[in-house]
Amino acid sequence: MAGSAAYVPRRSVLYMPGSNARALEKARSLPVDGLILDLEDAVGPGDKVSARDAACEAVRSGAYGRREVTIRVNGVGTQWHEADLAAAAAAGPHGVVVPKVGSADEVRSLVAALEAAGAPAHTRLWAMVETPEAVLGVASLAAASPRLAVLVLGTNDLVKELRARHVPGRAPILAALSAVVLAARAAGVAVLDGVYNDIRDVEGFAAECAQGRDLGFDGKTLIHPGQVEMCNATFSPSEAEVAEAREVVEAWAWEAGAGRGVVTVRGRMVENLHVDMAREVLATDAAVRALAADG
Ligand SMILES: CC(C)(COP(=O)(O)OP(=O)(O)OC[C@H]1O[C@@H](n2cnc3c(N)ncnc32)[C@H](O)[C@@H]1OP(=O)(O)O)[C@@H](O)C(=O)NCCC(=O)NCCSC(=O)C[C@H](O)C(=O)O
Ligand SMILES: [Mg+2]
Repeated sequence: MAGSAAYVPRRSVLYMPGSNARALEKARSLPVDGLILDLEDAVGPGDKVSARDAACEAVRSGAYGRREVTIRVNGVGTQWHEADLAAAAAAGPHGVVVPKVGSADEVRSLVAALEAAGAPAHTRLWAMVETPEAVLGVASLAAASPRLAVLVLGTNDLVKELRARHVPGRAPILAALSAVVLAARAAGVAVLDGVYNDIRDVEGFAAECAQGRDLGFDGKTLIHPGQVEMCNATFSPSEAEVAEAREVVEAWAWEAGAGRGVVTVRGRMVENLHVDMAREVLATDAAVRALAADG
């Protein structure tokens, strides 16, 4: 949901292999808020260079309307990283997503590399948090550069590195998820939840979307078009939330006129901060409706 700054919708951010021409084409009409054109794990070694060219061409096409378009490069230290980063910077997407970012120093050197490659100002760094080292240092990592815009959880890599398991409810990684949300909020950057791997398990996916929303994530990363609708709905204010927010704002206006600093609405205490939250729900709802009209 929105923060206090202008609302940038990132409810649903869909990965697709940069090597999959059909997916790149299809994404032009999907109601997602963002796209990650992947050059890393979803692309085999033999396709790395052609996927890089296709992803950069897709960014340059300008064919994705209101959606934020990003490129996920191969990680620091791989044979493809430097050429990926230079090509992505030149194409000028909204974000360059870097996997397995480990520390604040690494954030600063990635930003320096983007700047050296001439990336336009709108091209921000999106850092993936998916290693124990990154989670342990996430507060300083998140605050390392004003060019860092988004933290993205990589829950597959994190589970692997922890030697944990994927279980319903995600107990093994809950502490890490919360640490990353805390760091993002403290630094004023956005934060996206990881992917749900079973594209047929609608119930499990719905539960994980709701959990991510309740933990404070701005949205969730996705792997399949069939996950978009549920994700958008979960990370948008519901009708009941909007109705309640209206009631709070109206009651406050009425009671504050009578000079009160605290009131009750349906038996619940309402103070200034609750009114701020209610106004934010209404602003997000208006923004989401405008997006729906935009396609
Ligand atoms: C998971 C998939 C391989 C499934 O592919 P497929 O079996 O082909 O799906 P469907 O037949 O159901 O596809 C139906 C139509 O939808 C299009 N499609 C499918 N996926 C996408 C997509 N991601 N974006 C856009 N369009 C998509 C198909 O082309 C079909 O279209 P049509 O021909 O018109 O019917 C596949 O979904 C897939 O490749 N998903 C993305 C995988 C990916 O990018 N993985 C990397 C990121 S996940 C990760 O690693 C996160 C992190 O690092 C971590 O550690 O957790
Ligand atoms: Mg990963």
